[in-house]
Amino acid sequence: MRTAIATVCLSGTLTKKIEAIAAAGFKGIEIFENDLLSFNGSPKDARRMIEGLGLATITFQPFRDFEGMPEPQRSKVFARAERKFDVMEELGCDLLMVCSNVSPDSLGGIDRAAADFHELGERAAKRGMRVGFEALSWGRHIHDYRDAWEVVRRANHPAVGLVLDSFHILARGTDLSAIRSIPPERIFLVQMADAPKLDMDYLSWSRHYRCFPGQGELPIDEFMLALHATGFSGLLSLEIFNDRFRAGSTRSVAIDGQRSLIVMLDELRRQTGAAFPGLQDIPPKAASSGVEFIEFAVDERSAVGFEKTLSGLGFRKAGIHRSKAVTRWCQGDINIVVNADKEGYAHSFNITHGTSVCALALRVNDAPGMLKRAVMLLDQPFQQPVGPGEMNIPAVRGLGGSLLYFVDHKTGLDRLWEVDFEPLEGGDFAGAGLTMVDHVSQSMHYEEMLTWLLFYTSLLEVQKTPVQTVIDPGGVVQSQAIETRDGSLCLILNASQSRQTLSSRFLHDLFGSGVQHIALATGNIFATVEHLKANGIELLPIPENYYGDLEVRTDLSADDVERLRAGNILYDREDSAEYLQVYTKTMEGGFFFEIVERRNYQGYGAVNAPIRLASQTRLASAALPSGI
Ligand SMILES: O=C(O)c1ccc(O)c(O)c1
Ligand SMILES: [Mg+2]
Repeated sequence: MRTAIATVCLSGTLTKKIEAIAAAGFKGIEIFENDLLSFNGSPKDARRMIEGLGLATITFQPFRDFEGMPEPQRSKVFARAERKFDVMEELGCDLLMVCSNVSPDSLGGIDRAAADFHELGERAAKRGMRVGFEALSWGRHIHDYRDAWEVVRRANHPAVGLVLDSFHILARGTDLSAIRSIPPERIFLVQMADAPKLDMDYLSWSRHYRCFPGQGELPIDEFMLALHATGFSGLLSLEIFNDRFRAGSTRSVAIDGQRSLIVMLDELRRQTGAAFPGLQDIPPKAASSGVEFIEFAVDERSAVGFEKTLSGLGFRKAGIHRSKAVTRWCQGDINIVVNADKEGYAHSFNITHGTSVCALALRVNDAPGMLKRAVMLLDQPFQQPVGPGEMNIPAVRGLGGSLLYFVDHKTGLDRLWEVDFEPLEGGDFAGAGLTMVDHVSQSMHYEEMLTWLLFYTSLLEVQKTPVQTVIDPGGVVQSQAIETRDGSLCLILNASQSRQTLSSRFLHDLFGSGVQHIALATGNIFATVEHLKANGIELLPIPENYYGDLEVRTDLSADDVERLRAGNILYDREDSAEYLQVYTKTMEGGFFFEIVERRNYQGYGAVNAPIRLASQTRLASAALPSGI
C-alpha cells in the first residue's frame, strides 16, 4: 500500500503543509482544491515544491455535484471537469476525486449516473487521467459505497474507479462485507478517518470531528480487514477534517498522521500475517504494570517545602542518589524521586516550569523493545550523561517536554534503586497507608489532546474510555482516561477550550502542559486522612451542601455522611462499588495530590469533579491579592 495524507488535515498555508507532510516521511499527498486556490503561485509552482520535497500528488479533490445533473447544468459540469483536468496537468496529478452529488437539482437513477461517469472516464482517459467516485454519507441520491460501486461497475470504463472513505462507511454503520468482493484494481483510492461516536448529522460529524485511525471509536480494524480481503495494495490516504487539527501544530499533526498509519498497518499485519513493503517490523506494544516512579524537578528553596509535604503524606526518604542531588521517597509501592540537581535535564525543566513533574517512569515488560517501538513510531528518544556504573534508563520525550522512562525486570533496569541510590534505613517507620499510584492526571492544550492520546495508545497495551465532559466553574473540560485492562496503569488527559478553567490556568502557570495531579491509593481513606491531618497536611475543604445532598442521594447513614464530611472526603457509588476521594490543597505551581480508596470501583469520580473544581477555584481566588 502507498500511503498519503490530504492537505485538509493540517493547519497553515499550502507551503507549510507540504513541508510538514514531507518532514513526517510521507511520499504521497492529496491536494484539496481550496489549498491550491489560496496558494499564491501557479499549480506548476506547487508541483515544483511538492516534487522537490520527494512527494507525489496522488489526487486532486473534491469535484462536487457532478453526476445526474439535468441540462443545462450537465454540460456546465463537464466543462468544469475539463478545467480541473487542465489544473491537474500542471499539478502533475492523474486522479480526480468526485464526491457524490448533494445538489437538490440532481436527478437520481443509477444508469444516468453511470452514463455520466462513462463520459467523464472517456474525457479523462483522453488526457491520461482517471476519476474516482466516493459516496458522501450525506449524498443526495448516493450515500452508500455499495451504490457508488454499482455506478462505477456500470460505467464500465477503465479510467473510472471507486473511492472508499472509512468515515462515510463506518459512520453510517454500513455492512462491510460487500467490500470484500470488489476487485482491488477498481478501488482507485482509500481514504482513512476515524471519529468519536457522536449522535449528530453526518455532515457536521465529518467536517469537525474526524480524527486519525486509533484516535476515535469507529471499527477501523474491521474496515481494514475487509479491505485486506480484496487484495488491495493501492493508495491509502488520511483525510481528516478536524477543528483541533486546523488549529494545532502543522508538524506534529503530520507526524501523528504517519504514526497512526504505521500503528494501523502494523496491527493489520499482526492480525493477518500480511507483509507491507516499506513497513518495518516493529516490536509489539508494551504491557505495563504501572508507574515505577514519578520524578519532580525542584530547586533548593522549594525542595524543603516539597519534602515536608512528602513526609506529611507518609513518605520516607529511602535513598540518596550516588552522584546527584536526587532523593528517593517511598511508601507502599510508590516511588517519588525529588531532583534538586543543579545540572542536567531536571534542572532546566525546573527553571522553565518551577516545581513540577519532569518525568514518569513506567514498568514495562521490555524496555529496550519499547524504546525501539517508540523510535519507529517517530517519538523523540532522550539521552543524558549518566555517572560511572549508573543505569541508562531508556526514555522518550513526553507531554510538555517531560520524559517518559521505561523500566523493566528483563534487562535489570528495576535494579536502579540499588545501583543508582545509597539506601537509607527505614527503622520502624509507619506510613499513611498509601499503597500505589492510582492514576496520573495531565493537563494539556485542547489542540494537542489527540496527539497525546495517540502517543500513549500507540506505545502501550491500553484502552481508552470515551471522552467525558466535566464542568469547571470557568468552563468545560474534556477528560479521557487511558488504562491497562487490569487498571495497574491509568493516565488521564484533560484539556479545555476555556482559558478560565483550572486546567487551562495550570498550563498558564506551568508554562506548558504537564502533570497536574497524582492520585495515590489507600486501603483505608479514613485512617489515611487522620494521619495526614496529624501531620499538618491541609486538605481541600468541601462545602456542607455536598454532604446534605449525599444524605438524600445515597443510602448512606447520617453517621457515614458525617465521617465523610469530617474528612472532606468525596463519595461515589456505582451499584455496590464505592469510591472515596480526598484532595490536598493546591501547592505552588498548581500541582496537588489526591488520595483514593477504591471498593471495586472502576471510574474516577466524575460526578464529584465539579464540586472539587469549584472548591479549588474558590481557594485560588481567595489567594489572590485583593482587587484582582
Ligand atoms: O466534506 C466534504 O465535502 C468532503 C469532501 C471530500 C471528501 O473526500 C469527503 O470525504 C468529504
Ligand atoms: Mg473522503
